[in-house]
Amino acid sequence: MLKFTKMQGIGNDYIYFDGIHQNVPMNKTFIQRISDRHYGIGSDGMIVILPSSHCDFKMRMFNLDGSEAKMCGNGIRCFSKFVYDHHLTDKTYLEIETLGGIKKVWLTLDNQEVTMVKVDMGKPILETKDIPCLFDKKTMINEAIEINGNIYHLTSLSMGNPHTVMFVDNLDFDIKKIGPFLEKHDMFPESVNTEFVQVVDRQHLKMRVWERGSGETKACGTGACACMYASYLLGLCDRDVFVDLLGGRLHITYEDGHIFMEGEAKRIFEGIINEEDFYV
Ligand SMILES: N[C@H](CCC[C@H](N)C(=O)O)C(=O)O
Repeated sequence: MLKFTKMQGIGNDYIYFDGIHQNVPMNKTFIQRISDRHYGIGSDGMIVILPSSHCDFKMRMFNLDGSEAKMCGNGIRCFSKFVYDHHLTDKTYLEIETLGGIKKVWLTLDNQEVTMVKVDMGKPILETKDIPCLFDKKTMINEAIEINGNIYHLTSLSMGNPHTVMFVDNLDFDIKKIGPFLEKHDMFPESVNTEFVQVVDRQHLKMRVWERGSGETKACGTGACACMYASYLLGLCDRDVFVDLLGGRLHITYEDGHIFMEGEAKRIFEGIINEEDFYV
């Protein structure tokens, strides 16, 4: 039997397992089945809490298609709430090991309950070779790219995971017509998360996201950071903005070369599953 907690960060929902005290399967079959919204628990994917040799904890994150990502912004906020709520720590400052590097996290408590979490998301990575993005220039900043007969202006960067950002006048369109194409495009050898951002004013962005391995989600923390930095690079916003996503709002700031993200983290329900039920 496996205990789990379903949690969400502004609607970006994952299934969280304590992988310190139980042996959590991390294979595609299991992840796809438990993430399925009809045949499983239902989520955007799975996140596992693990011990770390040099940090407080280690986070591993998997999209609903079973692919593993190096970093997850909404996920690390809920991860941090999980470890506090489950008494795996009593610290309100944590360092979390991720495949995208060590992330510093600050918890805000209200009546001993974690409500908000701030994360140092690190430095945005612009070099195309490091995103990775196959492109004939060192960076891809507002470059005109032809896709399926249409020209899109893309700004690509990594926040530990790959993102490409497109500016739009309004967000009311079918992103399924563009997201999957970019997700599979040869230009992104490790695929890509695609964000569509509308600049409301210099302190306010609105966005939608087509996530690598999960499709459109209600929110993407690393994606919100990518949108903020792309907008800042193009002189379209200040260093301190609010980003509104389908599932809620994030506070994103750019200080000393690092991007900081602050937002809520919420538990939805706890449960126990019989692992065997998800292999049939
Ligand atoms: N939803 C996550 C991002 C998941 C990224 C994942 N789709 C990938 O990079 O493969 C977030 O809040 O940052």
